[in-house]
Amino acid sequence: MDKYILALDQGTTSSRAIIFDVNGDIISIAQKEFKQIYPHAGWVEHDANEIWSTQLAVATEALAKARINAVEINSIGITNQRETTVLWNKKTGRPIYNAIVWQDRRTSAYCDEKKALGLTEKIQEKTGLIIDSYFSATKINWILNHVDGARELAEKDQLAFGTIDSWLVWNLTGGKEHVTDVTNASRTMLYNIHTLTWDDELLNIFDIPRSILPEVKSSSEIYGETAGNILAAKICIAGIAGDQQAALFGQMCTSTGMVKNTYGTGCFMLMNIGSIPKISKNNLLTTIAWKINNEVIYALEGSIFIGGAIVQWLRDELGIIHKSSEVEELAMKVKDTQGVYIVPAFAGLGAPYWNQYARGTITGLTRGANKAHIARAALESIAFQTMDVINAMQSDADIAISELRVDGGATANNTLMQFQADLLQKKVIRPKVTEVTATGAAYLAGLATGFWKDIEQIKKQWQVDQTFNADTTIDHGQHTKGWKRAVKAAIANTED
Ligand SMILES: Nc1ncnc2c1ncn2[C@@H]1O[C@H](COP(=O)(O)OP(=O)(O)O)[C@@H](O)[C@H]1O
Ligand SMILES: O=P(O)(O)OC[C@H](O)CO
Repeated sequence: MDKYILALDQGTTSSRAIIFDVNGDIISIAQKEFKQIYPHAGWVEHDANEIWSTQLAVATEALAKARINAVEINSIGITNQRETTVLWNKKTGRPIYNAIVWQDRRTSAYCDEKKALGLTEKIQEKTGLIIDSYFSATKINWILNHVDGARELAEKDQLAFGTIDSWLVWNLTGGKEHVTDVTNASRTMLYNIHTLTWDDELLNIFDIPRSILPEVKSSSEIYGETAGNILAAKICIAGIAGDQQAALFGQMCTSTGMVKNTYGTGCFMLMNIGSIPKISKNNLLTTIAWKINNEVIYALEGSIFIGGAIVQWLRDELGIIHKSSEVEELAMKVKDTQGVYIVPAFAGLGAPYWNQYARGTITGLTRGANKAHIARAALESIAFQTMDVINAMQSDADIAISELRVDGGATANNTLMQFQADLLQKKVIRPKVTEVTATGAAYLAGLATGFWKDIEQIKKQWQVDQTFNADTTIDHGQHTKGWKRAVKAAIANTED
């Protein structure tokens, strides 16, 4: 009897496994952090073997915690940190280099060369993306050019590239399947989001052989089954989506114009724009939201590289809090930031600025500024970055967004959520189940196998926890001007 769905949520800092029942309720969760590797300033790597071993360990642990036998699992849904790039030897199954993480900036200069060649428009037109080291293409190129023997392996058809979903499917199926889904493919800068094919011209531009690429499938279908020795039962893998797209689906933003923002390490705002891939005029990305039953839905996306991570920075580098949750109490000790602004451009700035070289900046310090002002400014920086993205999104979509569905670790912070609502003058809505990324992956798998009948059935499972209504008497106009000046300063830091 298959009563449950197992969602594998492979994130930037941890691997998680969550088991859901047919009501969309969580039965058990297991989570393991893994090593972040920083070989040089601006470089970020993961050990792909550790990604796999932690993911397998948490899947096993989640089953054990719930006292569920693997045969009771209907199917597996996979969701993953996107863009992160793994190249592995198909014969041995071993990665030829660490995974290069989405945050890694080592290919910034190479991206500048491509921009200087005037390729920006062409690439945006085909892929919906802005040339940036964030995406997989330049990371693949770097590995091919820097790892001895990589190109020879590719010539012998022994090399595979994958985003993390591909890497997990490869391992789960015992090396049988080399696949990805459209949402992950759309983050590589090699995939044409109109024709839904790998694009030869882009492969040529980034000097990447076609032979290493995975086969691209929809987000909800049976891709293969787990090898017998993996989870003690053969379970079909039936859903794949990048984590932000999975969250859009888990938030049930299934109608055009609906928007969600995930406040995790970074913040990622996505708007469902329906079946026509509109290209942004305001430096947002156009990306594939999902493909189900041959219907492709697109999204506009604003990617903010540092969101909740600024709170980790307060904790780990400044030491002014001991736990992330303490930031709220500290920030509430003061009624405003006294003119202090933090622009957390630790990894450059993403949308809508796209400056690879901007760096973190604090402005407006006075003799009276203390750690509470810094904590408050850190939280506000998350909301201000979100404001910049939502303004760009409204302008692109030509609609006024009335509400924002939110999820992710930092949404536990009521002070931040209320400030966000006041700043945007919009409703901010937090659902009961905030694990919407894993929920989205579970839904995609369960829809493919008939565990759930259709989207209408699962829509009923989404429930509100709290709505933060905007205080309409607050005017943050002056405050916003201060933020804009601080962003200018963060960007000016990079100019000669
Ligand atoms: N109370 C809080 N206020 C603000 N940020 C928080 C709070 N609790 C956790 N966070 C932040 O949320 C992030 C973790 O959220 P999560 O959704 O698990 O992220 P990810 O999936 O990117 O690893 C961390 O960056 C952490 O600093
Ligand atoms: O792992 P997360 O949740 O921080 O998400 C990372 C994004 O997928 C990067 O594009």
